[in-house]
Amino acid sequence: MRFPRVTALDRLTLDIGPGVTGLVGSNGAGKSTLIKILLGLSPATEGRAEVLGLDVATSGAAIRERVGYMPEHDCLPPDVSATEFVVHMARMSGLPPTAARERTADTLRHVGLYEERYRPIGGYSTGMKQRVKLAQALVHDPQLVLLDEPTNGLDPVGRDEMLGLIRRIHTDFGISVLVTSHLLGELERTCDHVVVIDGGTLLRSSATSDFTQTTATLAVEVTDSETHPDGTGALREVLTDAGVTLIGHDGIDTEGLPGAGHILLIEATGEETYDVVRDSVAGLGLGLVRMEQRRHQIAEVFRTEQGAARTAAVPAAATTAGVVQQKGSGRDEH
Ligand SMILES: Nc1ncnc2c1ncn2[C@@H]1O[C@H](COP(=O)(O)OP(=O)(O)OP(=O)(O)O)[C@@H](O)[C@H]1O
Repeated sequence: MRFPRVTALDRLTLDIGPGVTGLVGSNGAGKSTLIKILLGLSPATEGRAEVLGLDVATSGAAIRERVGYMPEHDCLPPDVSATEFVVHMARMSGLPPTAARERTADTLRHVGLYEERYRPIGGYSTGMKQRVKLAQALVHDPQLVLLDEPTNGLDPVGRDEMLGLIRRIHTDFGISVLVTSHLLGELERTCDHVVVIDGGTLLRSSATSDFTQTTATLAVEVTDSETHPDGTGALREVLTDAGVTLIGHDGIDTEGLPGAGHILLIEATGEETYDVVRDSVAGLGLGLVRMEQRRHQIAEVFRTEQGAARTAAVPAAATTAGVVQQKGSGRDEH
């Protein structure tokens, strides 16, 4: 997709299956542009795309009948109530009057709007407005919803509630979801699959579990005994002899783990690592307090993969917050 001064999407090839998929990228990465192409609202300069088996270039209206869309920006009329607005949107989607009213009541209840739904939208909080936007995307019972930055402007509690609602769209109703965010971290609990784009190109598309499971680390904590007053030290020696890789031998990165210092971090290469740890602890006659798998957060994995060069180019605050790097921020934004 080329605009006069910028190529918003550049040879992006990907396939998105059913379930909940996160589309992650910094501001200007091309997320909204992709959604508008998929809705058949904005024709791509080159290339092709299909949604639910329908060609976006020729079947835009048919796609929009089957798909719900929650736009990023505030687009709600301030002087009507949520009920009036969502009924109107249901009617626009072709539902008869009675069905539109029933579906509206159900959907608004589902997104957590109750008595407030009779008040004008202009007086709503950001969280309530986001819920109305979500409700209008769901009211006609679509097969798929495209949600553009649904957590924008929400505080942490509102964000968690919205993410919970999004997850339930799929688990309760079987509706597939494509949800965009510039925060990689917030999608890992919500999405089955994550697609990362940057500057209009595809960086990665994989199952959320692939992001988090490939680099498992085991945290092991043992007791001391009379024979081994430093149980941790004794275990470290035995494990090293057994060929197990210990992470950060001296300056161990045990940040955030309770009892740090008495915990060994071990690289788990497979099932056998667990057996070696168990047998070593038993062999030394120590008590095993814990052996737990630390799943890496996807932001962490992603940062490692992207390497130092790109990380160095962004302010530290942006990376520690799990924000995908702001590579595109130097370009003109609309
Ligand atoms: N109608 C347009 N005319 C010109 N340039 C555009 C237009 N729409 C988008 N762009 C440009 O295309 C690029 C991608 O924009 P897009 O809105 O898709 O990004 P995004 O990932 O959704 O980011 P954001 O979350 O900030 O909206 C940006 O550089 C943007 O300035």
